[in-house]
Amino acid sequence: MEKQPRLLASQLFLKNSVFEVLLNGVLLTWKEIPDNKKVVSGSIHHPFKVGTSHSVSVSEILAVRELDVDGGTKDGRWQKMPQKLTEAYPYAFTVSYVERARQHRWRCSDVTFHCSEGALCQQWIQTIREQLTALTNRPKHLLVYINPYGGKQQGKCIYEQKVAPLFACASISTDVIVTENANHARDHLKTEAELKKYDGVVCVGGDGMFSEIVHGLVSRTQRDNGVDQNSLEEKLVPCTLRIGIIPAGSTDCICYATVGINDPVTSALHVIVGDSQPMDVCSVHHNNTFLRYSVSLLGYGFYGDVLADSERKRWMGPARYDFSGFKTFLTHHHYEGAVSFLPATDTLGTPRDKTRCRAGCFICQHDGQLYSGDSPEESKTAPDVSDREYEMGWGVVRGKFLAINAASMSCACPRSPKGLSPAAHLADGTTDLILVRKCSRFNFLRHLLRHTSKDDQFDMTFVEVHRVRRFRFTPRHCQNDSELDLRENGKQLFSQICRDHPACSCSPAYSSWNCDGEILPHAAIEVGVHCQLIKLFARGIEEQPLFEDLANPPCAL
Ligand SMILES: Nc1ncnc2c1ncn2[C@@H]1O[C@H](COP(=O)(O)OP(=O)(O)OP(=O)(O)O)[C@@H](O)[C@H]1O
Ligand SMILES: CCCCCCCCCCCCC/C=C/[C@@H](O)[C@H](CO)NC(=O)CCCCC
Ligand SMILES: [Ca+2]
Repeated sequence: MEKQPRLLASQLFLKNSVFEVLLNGVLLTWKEIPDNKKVVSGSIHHPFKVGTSHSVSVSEILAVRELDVDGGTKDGRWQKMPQKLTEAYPYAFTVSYVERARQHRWRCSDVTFHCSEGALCQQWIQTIREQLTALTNRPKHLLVYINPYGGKQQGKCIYEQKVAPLFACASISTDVIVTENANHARDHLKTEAELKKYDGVVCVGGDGMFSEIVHGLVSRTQRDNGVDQNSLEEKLVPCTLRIGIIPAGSTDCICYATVGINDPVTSALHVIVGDSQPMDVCSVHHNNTFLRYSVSLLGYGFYGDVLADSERKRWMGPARYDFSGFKTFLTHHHYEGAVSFLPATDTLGTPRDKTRCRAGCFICQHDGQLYSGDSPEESKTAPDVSDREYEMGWGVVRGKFLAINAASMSCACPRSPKGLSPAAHLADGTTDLILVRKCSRFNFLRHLLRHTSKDDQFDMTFVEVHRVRRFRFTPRHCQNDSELDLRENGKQLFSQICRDHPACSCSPAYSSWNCDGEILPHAAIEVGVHCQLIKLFARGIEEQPLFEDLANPPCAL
């Protein structure tokens, strides 16, 4: 039989007042009580007033600890107590819990309750601990990888100063590895790490570091289960360990789009409370050979060129993207090819509806599948591809493109708080394929600027967007296996093509694919989405209280 949580109710002392404190297995509530109702002895007199009530969900309590009579906690933390209070209430305990601050930030708050009897104090501590132990989704032992060179090179310092003390407070033990080179974390996870020992893997770094963890964990899981990653037809086995991201990178788009902010303390608290957010993963293939996984952006043309240029400027830190972004915008290269895609006709949402993927997302809870229950009528319509060329349900678009982007999630980040595809879902088994055809520099600038305002970046004649389960890209001059050799002889090819094709305005024949911030070696790729292949220590972006939205209207450009 399931054990009922113990109910506890006492009058305890807090900040010069007596409070009715209640613990019921779900909530810890404390409410100031009027003088005439007080039954505790030795209360300090104060004017009659009824204070407001405070509630904390037990699932958001981080820890409880005993406070020493002489003013320190038993774990060595020092707290100042007025002498009068220590005499009348020599026993006390402190509860640390999650408090929500502005713009999706979470903070750790403490409340200290004082008791006149030691037995009562112990009963409170023990009961809260029992209820925390009953929360089986919380991690106890974590494997942590720190990239000391990500972002502004603050990873180690961020972990030691902001995260490790919180993990210790929540009694989470850790094995910490500071990476010594690129792919250290990926290879350790793939081959060596004793995964059975852990309840999750945490990375301290940016999107590139997260990508290493995804590659390590997904590859290891497929190998352990005898699944061939090369075949797009294979159903990949989901990873059981959850991944936590402590943001310390340049873009931090995975963290931003799953938590709502790139803040290390907020992310650490989501790990501690044991949140779980499933996420789609795309696998990228060339000639039936697996190349890489992607969880955020697969971008050819503009974002590929930005990345290729920015990689040579790593020394600039996060500012390299602004520099290379500006430079790439000025070069205004376009690329010719064919994009074939399998539209996700049976899904609930569309890339241009007003729904947003938020904590507890209805669409992701149903794996993006159509659901017989009530749902908004507008979101039931399939993408408008009826005028496209069809072959076994596949659509084909040929032409000259400034950018071909596939966003498996919104890709919201500090540069673009609504992201590349604002209505994309974290866990619906689809990716939003955005095709930006060749247009004037001015129009492309308008399109880019709309990523930073409320205006719809898809509402432009040269942009189309499709929600898809699979897609392929074939560059115009692609020669299959010899493509790579041709790319290596880039200069020769470039002049050859310009001679063969004078209308090309001297754009190079090929761009590169930006795969979550890594450059892919092939231009011709095939991509499939694997629904909910991984899980993060996150819950999706929580809806903001209305007053906060009104106080901070989004900036309009
Ligand atoms: N010890 C190391 N030395 C050099 N490179 C490393 C090391 N550890 C990890 N890396 C690599 O550094 C690259 C960038 O790291 P990370 O993602 O943390 O930061 P970033 O690139 O600044 O941020 P973002 O990916 O958000 O733009 C990753 O691709 C990772 O493989
Ligand atoms: C002229 C003003 C124009 C303003 C336009 C802003 C548009 C911003 C959209 C941002 C999309 C970010 C997508 C995230 C991609 C990540 O997987 C990847 C790895 O971190 N980051 C980049 O490639 C870094 C890519 C950085 C691009 C600028
Ligand atoms: Ca998705």
